[in-house]
Amino acid sequence: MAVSIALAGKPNSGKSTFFKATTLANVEIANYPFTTIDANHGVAYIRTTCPCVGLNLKCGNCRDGVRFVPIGMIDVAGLVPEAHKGRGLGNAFLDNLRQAKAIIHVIDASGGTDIEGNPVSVGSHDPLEDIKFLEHEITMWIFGILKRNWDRLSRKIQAEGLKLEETIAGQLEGAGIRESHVRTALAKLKLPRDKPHVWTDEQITELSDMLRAESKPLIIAANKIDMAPQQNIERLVKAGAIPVSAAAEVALRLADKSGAVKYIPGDNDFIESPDLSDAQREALLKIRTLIKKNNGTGIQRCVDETVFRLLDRIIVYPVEDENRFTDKSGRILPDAFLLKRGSTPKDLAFMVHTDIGKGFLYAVDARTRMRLGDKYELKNGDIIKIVAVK
Ligand SMILES: Nc1nc2c(ncn2[C@@H]2O[C@H](COP(=O)(O)OP(=O)(O)OP(=O)(O)O)[C@@H](O)[C@H]2O)c(=O)[nH]1
Repeated sequence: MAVSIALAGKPNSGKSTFFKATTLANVEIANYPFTTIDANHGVAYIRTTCPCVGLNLKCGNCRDGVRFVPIGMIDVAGLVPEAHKGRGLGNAFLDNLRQAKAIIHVIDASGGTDIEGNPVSVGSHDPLEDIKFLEHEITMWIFGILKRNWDRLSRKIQAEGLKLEETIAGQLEGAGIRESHVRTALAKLKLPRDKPHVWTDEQITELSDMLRAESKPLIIAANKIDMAPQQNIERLVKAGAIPVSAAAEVALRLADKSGAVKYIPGDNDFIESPDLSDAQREALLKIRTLIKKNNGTGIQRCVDETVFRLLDRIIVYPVEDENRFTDKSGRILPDAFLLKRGSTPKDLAFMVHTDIGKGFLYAVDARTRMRLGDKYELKNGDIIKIVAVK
């Protein structure tokens, strides 16, 4: 999978429900801490307008012109404060972070669970307290790895002239931190580069925090808005959170699957089937009111914002026949690839296949039939024909 996102948060915040909403996989959902014992891996989808719409084609790979492009979703074990010290299921959680490019932090906006995830009466816990603790846990985890060999490493850097960035990145490789992250973080901090052995714990914590922010960008999903006090939602939105009802999204996706409604994930409305019971209609009315007010359940928005905004990815469609926008067997716009903004046609060629990357000659913009220069920066929605030696 090109990109994987981790769902994190304290127990009972609704991660498993969120996971089910994005993947419709069957995970256990229950109202007590640690329902999720092991990490769940699934496939979720980002939403975009299918390029077949603008071309007046029917590609067969989208739903009414809405295209869904797969990404990996990791539902990680419940996390409690001080998990980095090995309490609770902390280490299992932290291991999973390695695989993720970004994090969706699911918090219980209703305030109906305490800081450790135990159910309490709605509104009695302040969900804003939950925001900081996850960042702190990840920072302290990075700090722990860095500190483990710091004395030896910092002396080596000074005595043997090891490169600072390279050495720190090497130590944190297992956390998914690369040299480019270290370079950016160090540039922002005023640490005495030539004397890493005198850096204080406070300074190393600051560096760890910067590395966390660089390598694991995070958005906050304020879940359970269907039962949250309005003032909680407002305060959380002010703090940058996206209001979400994972339960509403699960209900809509299941109803769509069963044919009770037609619902396209990310929409702020749905079409009811004519033969529903009164009870079903009533339940759906509640959901409709909620998603009208909030412009959707928020689930799709979280996934899309993580990939497009946080990770700055674009979607590009490779084709073999630039006149008909098809692959060899005539399928229209069969594939969608996620790439980092700034990628070139050659990067795309390597993603399609190593051999195509190695044999890359040039690329053609299928819309304009123009040959693209080697340095061309791919744009979101580009349809590209790659010409390579056989
Ligand atoms: N009202 C409401 N309840 C929700 C929503 N999402 C989850 N819940 C409920 O919150 C409880 C916990 O949900 P889970 O998805 O199991 O939470 P979790 O974070 O995965 O919990 P652990 O597995 O213990 O880490 C369950 O009773 C869910 O039904 C929501 O959007 N609205």
